[in-house]
Amino acid sequence: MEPIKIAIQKSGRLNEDSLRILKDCGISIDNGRDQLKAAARDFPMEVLYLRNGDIPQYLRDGVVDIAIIGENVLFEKGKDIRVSVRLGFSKCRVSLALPKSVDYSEIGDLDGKRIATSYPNTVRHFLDKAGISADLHIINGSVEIAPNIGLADAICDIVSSGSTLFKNNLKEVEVLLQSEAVLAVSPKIGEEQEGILRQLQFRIESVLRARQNKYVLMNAPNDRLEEIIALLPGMRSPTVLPLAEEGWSSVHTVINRERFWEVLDEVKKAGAEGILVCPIEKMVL
Ligand SMILES: Nc1ncnc2c1ncn2[C@@H]1O[C@H](COP(=O)(O)OP(=O)(O)OP(=O)(O)O)[C@@H](O)[C@H]1O
Ligand SMILES: O=P(O)(O)OC[C@H]1O[C@H](OP(=O)(O)OP(=O)(O)O)[C@H](O)[C@@H]1O
Ligand SMILES: [Mg+2]
Repeated sequence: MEPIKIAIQKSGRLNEDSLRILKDCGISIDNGRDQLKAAARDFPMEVLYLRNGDIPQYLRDGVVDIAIIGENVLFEKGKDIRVSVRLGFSKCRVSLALPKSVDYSEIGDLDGKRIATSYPNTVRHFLDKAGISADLHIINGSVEIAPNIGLADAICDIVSSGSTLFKNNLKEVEVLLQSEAVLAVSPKIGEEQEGILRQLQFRIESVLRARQNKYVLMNAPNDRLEEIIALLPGMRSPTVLPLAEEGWSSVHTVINRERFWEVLDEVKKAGAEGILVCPIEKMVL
């Protein structure tokens, strides 16, 4: 069987997390510092280490079957390309920003302005929808410096913490899109490779679900058991086992990271004690 070919960013912000998610799926690959291509151990997969910005074209041409890529790049250069799973890392947004000293109240304020960006299609799409025309200057890096050197009136680039904007005296005025890393699929993927993709997707979803949840064990007095169980979510329902000491039970359950601290506070107030929290490696529904 031909292995599935996956593109991973050669170096940069996506590289490490991309290799980590594959590793968590039980797929180990040598890191790509000195090589452009590697075979996975224990899974029918070949990895090509590529520039993020080149990946949409490789997917389109069928040079690779799948890729881990930022959604922002797909929106810019690969709108025809299907996403199979959102991966939950490298979260950022693509935004328009202006010098802090410039007043801004609505999108019309950008009419006729010079905008520096590495995302011309994304900006054009946004401005066209608003019926605005602007003069785009396409630059590949250090976009945030453009207004300070007189190259542009505004910029459009990736924002995450906002510290790059802050350092350059810029303010974010419009969010064009939210982005995270995704698993994207070539329109030319073959049938056998679709089968491998389904296996991979199943593993990725189990890993992502596990990352999203914690396994929690606690001791509960039997006379408050009902109240404690009512507070707890679980995959089906919590597990209750008797302790060696009379009148007490051990309660086990799975709690979503987002609700985790809130639930712990509530069960503690209801009399639970000796609470243990463990990471989950894989979670299959
Ligand atoms: N500050 C950030 N915080 C979170 N995610 C980010 C940030 N900057 C970029 N990203 C995401 O990571 C992806 C890769 O960014 P990175 O800067 O490593 O690559 P690049 O220089 O754009 O691409 P290439 O691999 O083509 O050189 C971006 O497309 C975006 O999805
Ligand atoms: O809001 P922040 O947390 O400051 O992140 C945003 C910055 O991060 C990215 O640059 P990166 O560091 O990847 O450098 P690059 O321009 O060389 O890609 C992006 O292009 C912004 O400049
Ligand atoms: Mg970057």
